[in-house]
Amino acid sequence: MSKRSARRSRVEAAFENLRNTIATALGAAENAHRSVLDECAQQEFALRIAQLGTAAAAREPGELGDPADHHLEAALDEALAERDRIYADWTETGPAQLNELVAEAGPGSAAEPFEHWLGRVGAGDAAHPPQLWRIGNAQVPDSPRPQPFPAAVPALDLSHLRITTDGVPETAETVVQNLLLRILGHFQPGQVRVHVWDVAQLTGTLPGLYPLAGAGLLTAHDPTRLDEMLETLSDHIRRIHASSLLGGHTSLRALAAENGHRSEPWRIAVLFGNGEALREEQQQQLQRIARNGLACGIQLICVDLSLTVSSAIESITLTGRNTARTSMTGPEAVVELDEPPSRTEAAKACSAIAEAFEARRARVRTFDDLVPEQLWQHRSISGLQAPVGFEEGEPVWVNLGDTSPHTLIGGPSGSGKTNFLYGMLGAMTARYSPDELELYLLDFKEGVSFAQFTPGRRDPSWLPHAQLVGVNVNTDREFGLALLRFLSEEMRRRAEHAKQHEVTKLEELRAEDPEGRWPRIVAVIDEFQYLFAERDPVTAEATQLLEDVARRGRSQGIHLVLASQDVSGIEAFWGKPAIFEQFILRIALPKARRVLAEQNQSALELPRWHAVINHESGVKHGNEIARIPDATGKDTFHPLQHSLWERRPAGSVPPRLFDGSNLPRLSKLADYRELTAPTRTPKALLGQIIDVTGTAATVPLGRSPGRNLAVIGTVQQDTTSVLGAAALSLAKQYLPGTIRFTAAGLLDEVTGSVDTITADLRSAGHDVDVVAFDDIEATLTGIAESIDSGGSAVPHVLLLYGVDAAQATLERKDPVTRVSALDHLRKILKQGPESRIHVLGWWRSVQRVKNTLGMGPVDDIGAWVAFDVHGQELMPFTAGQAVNWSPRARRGLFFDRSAHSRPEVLLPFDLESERGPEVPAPRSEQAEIREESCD
Ligand SMILES: Nc1ncnc2c1ncn2[C@@H]1O[C@H](COP(=O)(O)OP(=O)(O)OP(=O)(O)O)[C@@H](O)[C@H]1O
Repeated sequence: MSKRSARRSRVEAAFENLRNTIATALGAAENAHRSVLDECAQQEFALRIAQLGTAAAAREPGELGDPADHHLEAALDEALAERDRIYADWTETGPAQLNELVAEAGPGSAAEPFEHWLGRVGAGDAAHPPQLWRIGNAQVPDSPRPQPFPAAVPALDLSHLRITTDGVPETAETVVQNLLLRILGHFQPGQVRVHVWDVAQLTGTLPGLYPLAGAGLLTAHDPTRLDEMLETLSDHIRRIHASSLLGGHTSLRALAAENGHRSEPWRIAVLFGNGEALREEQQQQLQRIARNGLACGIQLICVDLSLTVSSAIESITLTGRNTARTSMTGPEAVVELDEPPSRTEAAKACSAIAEAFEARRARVRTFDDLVPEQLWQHRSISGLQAPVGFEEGEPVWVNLGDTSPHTLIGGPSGSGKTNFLYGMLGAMTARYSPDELELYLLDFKEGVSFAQFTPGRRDPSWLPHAQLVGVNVNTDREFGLALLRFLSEEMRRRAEHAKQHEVTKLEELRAEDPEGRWPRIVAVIDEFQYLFAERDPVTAEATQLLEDVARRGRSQGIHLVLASQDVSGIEAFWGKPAIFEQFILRIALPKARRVLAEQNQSALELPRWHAVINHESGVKHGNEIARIPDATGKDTFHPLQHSLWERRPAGSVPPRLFDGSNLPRLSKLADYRELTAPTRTPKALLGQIIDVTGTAATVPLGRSPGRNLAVIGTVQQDTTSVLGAAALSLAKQYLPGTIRFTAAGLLDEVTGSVDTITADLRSAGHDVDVVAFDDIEATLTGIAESIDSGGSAVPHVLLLYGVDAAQATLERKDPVTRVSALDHLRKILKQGPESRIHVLGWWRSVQRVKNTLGMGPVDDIGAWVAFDVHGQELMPFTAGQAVNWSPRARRGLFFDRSAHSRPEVLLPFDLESERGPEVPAPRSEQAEIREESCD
């Protein structure tokens, strides 16, 4: 082949190659192009399927294109596979879970079929209401395997409801009626009130519910008077905010969950509109109610009425005669609404509710109705709430807490104050355990009112919450003072603890110190005006303390309950409006004066056994009228006390009883029981001072000047009691042989007392020299001389009964030495204590003590107890300090120069009964008598 032809064939081959390569590339491009077109067509269908919805596309593929188009087929297959994957979890577990959830959140009538409960009156717990209420069965028709599940909506204070009809208002009525029947049937009649307004109809809306109207449970509002209904609802909101929610709770629901009861009924307002807008101001008021109503238990159900609020709202959109979509289930789920019960059945059920409500309202409520079924279920963290009476069969509650810390109760004698207190205390002690509530109870009038809360001879039970019971304290105003002092001190202690936890209030302290025991304290003072009866230092201090406790008690959980037949006469009180203002809760019994605000005359018109309960400082709009059950009749309070007593915590001790009409027993006194021998610091117990713990009045008898005691007064029973108690208590602190007693009866009439004490001391193993009148000079001379020779080897106590009776004898001077026994006595008084010799003597008047002391200093008598002696007479013995004291029967005034800044009142011991037969319980005699008369 020529060179030329060879080149040509190479060129041709190259071209051939090029052609082949181009053809291959073009083929590949065409293939790629075709595949992109296919992909594109499928994606196009996928988009349209997504727009139409997978289920709709599967049902009607023709809507999207040629059903035979394989692109459409592929897109549909992919969409269905994707849907199956997405629904897999739901299909597997969703409906079952929802069934469970609705059964749990919607117990009883909230979700069960009507036939299970309709016609029965509900008793559901209003403090823990259902969260969901069933409306029908839903399913998602477009899901791979549609399964029914319950559709339910929240109601009451959880959410409002908006219903939009599809031009079939009857279905809306059915939905609303079913829902209301479920709610009304769940709770005690009266717990839910319904308001209905229908723009189009005067009557006829919700006909099945009409039987409720007669009982006042349903109010049908005139179509032209929407304003009235909105105003009524707004009033409720205002009132609830100003009362129940003042304590810091954000909603009635939260308050009820904490208190365990609901004091306000729910109010459901159903508004049937016609799709048109309301007037601007009506719309705004409706929005306001929607915003604030739920917290106050007011729910709106708006049908074809626009409502836009930020608070919780669910919606139901009706889509046909019996179907709907709801915001709860989402737009994919179709709800088949529950078939309503027949109109007759609905009306019958509502009649039953109305009748039960009327019966509840009319029934006579008793003390037992104040007591909850389960005892001690409440916590007092934010306050104390208890029913005290009934209005139309429904309980009326009192609230002691931050907003109304203290109570003032007024009513003339016999109007039922004590009975009211019993009812209130019963309702509280039944709800709160002794770890949540402590009681301090004081009655200034004569009688035994609170004594039954302490153990008695025939009945050993006591009220486990009671720490202190004071009865017959009318003459012992100091006991009221002692209580206030105690409360003030307790307040300080609580504030101190709170500070350590860097908080200020008891409520916060309890949160910070959950293990601590911080009960609320209720201090009741019946006939408290006695405490302020005189213009004296007691009133002055009581006023000051009361002001302190009234002002600061609120944050430390200390609540005062003051009752009086006449508050108007309490000058100290009215002069200090700051005190009075703290008593926000006012309770007025029939004909009470000045307890409520001046213009509020409601107490004057009250029938017997009723009370005005007012949590707003007595202003009229705060009035609640309650009938008060009998709490003091036979077998009312006592069975409750017994149950509470049986549940008392381990280690619970009976309350201390202070009974002004009985004297204390030395042997019962803790301070006496605790004395042991030997002791380094002997002290003589003289009587009992007036305080909340029942402390002994004691005089330490150490080796220092002035450690002698003068008992001054003419009443032998009292003075010998003091000397006797002193001797017995000293005897208990020494082993036999380590103390000496010398007892001299210088008056004929004391022989018996001297003999008794001598016998008691001797039977305890002690040495006692009994000195007769004629031997007193020699005895005193001997003792005085012993001082010069080093004093007594063991403590030596001289019990001198009626020193002044021997004045003339004692003054007689020895013809040789010119020294009298009186000089010796003075020497013993002056120098004896350092040598362990102490004089415990009785003089019949202040002057006679002075006669004994002569020109010597009164300091040699370091301690004294005076009976039937006026205060001003005692001034020389208090370093010139004025003593405000008028003698009272069976009360003395006690002063120990080394310990006191001013004298204090002393109750002598009842030593005589001490030697009588043993009586086990402290309850007062009168309580026993009353108990017996009740039997
Ligand atoms: N709600 C009531 N229902 C039935 N009886 C009552 C009621 N309240 C009080 N009583 C009875 O009336 C009488 C007087 O009641 P109470 O002692 O409580 O009145 P008071 O105002 O405390 O009177 P006083 O100041 O004279 O003690 C008692 O016999 C009591 O049982």
